[in-house]
Amino acid sequence: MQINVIKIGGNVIDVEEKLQGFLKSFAALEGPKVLVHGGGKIATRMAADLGIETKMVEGRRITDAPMRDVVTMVYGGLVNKNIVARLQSLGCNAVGLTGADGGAILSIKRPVKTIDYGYVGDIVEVRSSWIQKLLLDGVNPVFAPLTYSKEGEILNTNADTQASAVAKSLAGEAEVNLIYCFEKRGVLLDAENNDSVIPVLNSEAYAKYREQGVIYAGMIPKLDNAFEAVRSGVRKVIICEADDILQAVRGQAGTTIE
Ligand SMILES: Nc1ncnc2c1ncn2[C@@H]1O[C@H](COP(=O)(O)OP(=O)(O)O)[C@@H](O)[C@H]1O
Ligand SMILES: CC(=O)N[C@@H](CCC(=O)OP(=O)(O)O)C(=O)O
Repeated sequence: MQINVIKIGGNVIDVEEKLQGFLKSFAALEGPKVLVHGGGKIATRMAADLGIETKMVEGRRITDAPMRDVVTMVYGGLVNKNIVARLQSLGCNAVGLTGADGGAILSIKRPVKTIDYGYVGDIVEVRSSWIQKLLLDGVNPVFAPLTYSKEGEILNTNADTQASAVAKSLAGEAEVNLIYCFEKRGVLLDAENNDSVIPVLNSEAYAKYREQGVIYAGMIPKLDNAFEAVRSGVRKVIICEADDILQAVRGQAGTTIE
């Protein structure tokens, strides 16, 4: 079995036409597929509307109890159900889940070292056998970036990390492609120039570009997750623009991670 695990980021979800373009191309992708979505931008806005300030440390949200309630509502409710309804109307049989549903993704609350991240989960185990069963039934799981702990907490988990964990867990049994979709055409030599896509990126070049400041901010944790997936047996890892999935799986768009 070949499985595509796709991650879509908050900058695309936030823009109506971009989201629709992405969902059309996701729906058109043949074969079993899993979607993991983010939505950080929307959570930040909703929190601000409620008078709750957002604090990020190294790209991770400090999730105290009020923020946990916001992300649960925004990721598990608003964003997830909106995506599922649209996929259904595009003829794609999607089921919206958090990592707590079906015990799909177990995590532990991140231990407090110098920083207390609050209700943030580090993934311990993915119940890939259940995800595979859904896929065999023709159902496409759509995961919100939320996981659960043995203690019964709902925990906020970075969507890039969750997509990588899901892809790695399925890689034991199937040929898995992991595709990170965002608003740019791939990893770029100049982040402001969409015509500067780096077609193939290996870890040596990554280290060099990072040092030179060519790759920075949110692209660093994304690429760390991407290389980790490659090392763990995921067959192909690609970073591409949201509506380029079909070309990207054929190697005709985006950046392939080696
Ligand atoms: N070399 C690069 N090529 C493309 N984007 C880059 C690069 N370096 C940094 N970035 C930044 O990384 C961002 C993507 O990371 P992030 O915002 O976390 O994505 P998402 O929310 O979609 O997961 C881009 O919007 C861009 O600003
Ligand atoms: C722990 C943590 O930081 N979780 C992320 C989950 C959402 C996410 O990853 O969304 P994007 O992909 O749109 O950035 C957050 O709350 O921002």
